[in-house]
Amino acid sequence: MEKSNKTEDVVLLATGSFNPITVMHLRLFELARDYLHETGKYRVIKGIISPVSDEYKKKGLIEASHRLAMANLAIESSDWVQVDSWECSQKEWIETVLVLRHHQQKLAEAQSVWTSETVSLKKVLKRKREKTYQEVPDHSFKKNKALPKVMLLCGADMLESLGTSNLWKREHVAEIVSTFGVICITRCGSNVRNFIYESDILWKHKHNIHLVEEWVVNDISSTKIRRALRRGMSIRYLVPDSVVEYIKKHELYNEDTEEKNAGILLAPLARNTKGSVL
Ligand SMILES: Nc1ncnc2c1ncn2[C@@H]1O[C@H](COP(=O)(O)OP(=O)(O)OP(=O)(O)O)[C@@H](O)[C@H]1O
Ligand SMILES: NC(=O)c1ccc[n+]([C@@H]2O[C@H](COP(=O)(O)O)[C@@H](O)[C@H]2O)c1
Ligand SMILES: [Zn+2]
Repeated sequence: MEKSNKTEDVVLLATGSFNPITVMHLRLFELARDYLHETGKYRVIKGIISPVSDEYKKKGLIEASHRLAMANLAIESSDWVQVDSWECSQKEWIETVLVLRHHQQKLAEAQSVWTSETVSLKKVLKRKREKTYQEVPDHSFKKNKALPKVMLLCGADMLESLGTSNLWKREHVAEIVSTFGVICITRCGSNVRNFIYESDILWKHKHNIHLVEEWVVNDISSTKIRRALRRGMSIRYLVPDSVVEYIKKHELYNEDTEEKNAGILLAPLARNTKGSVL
């Protein structure tokens, strides 16, 4: 692969239920980072897990406080992935594009604080230099440092959900693929390439949709973890040990919790009225 000297800093944002978080969710970040580094064009500086709020109303979705706690235990072994509670602490379910915008905005604010602190520091050093006639190299401060770009990290099923009628607004899909970009973990045999081909909006921005093949295929999902728990079967090595302990301690998943939100319309379906984005 051809490599260029200029790299763009990237923050990976994964949204979802994380009900509960599994080792596969953590793998998504590792796979995406390896892929982006391999291109030579990107440097991944951070990963963010953003659990959805209870107001999403997905069947079987347990309280965000527990989902957050488990995600926080799971990332203890990672030095670059963090958990963010902003999305799930909102009063209403919010669209993914708003979560992306929020994190992009936070990065912009952090950068402007950094820049103004740097400017003040430069002024202080300049004054000192004038007093002591010391030379301070100016290149120790980076001017106009480019803002890191937030990218949506997801699995093939989430990318394919973009085409589900009433689930996503057309303009949101357009903004996600044009402004932010998507990195999608596929499975061999998954039909994501064909899905992109069939969608005009995804096809138009295909250069901003990165598809990463997971060669070490596994079918771990939160649904299967919850099913195993309901049946009293072991989930060890499918989720981190600390998460197994947390689930046991709080007796989290059973037949009753699986019926939570049963019969209630999923928040995006309730909010959107018409139109497929394809
Ligand atoms: N085995 C997997 N391979 C690729 N992507 C995955 C896998 N498991 C989860 N993901 C991705 O992780 C993100 C969060 O998904 P989510 O919280 O729904 O997990 P899940 O395991 O799919 O749960 P559920 O079974 O409850 O739908 C989504 O983008 C989803 O596509
Ligand atoms: N219109 C939208 O922005 C939209 C629609 C459906 C799902 N989502 C998000 O996608 C994720 C899907 O999670 P699940 O796969 O667990 O249902 C959630 O974070 C949810 O908020 C966003
Ligand atoms: Zn899912």
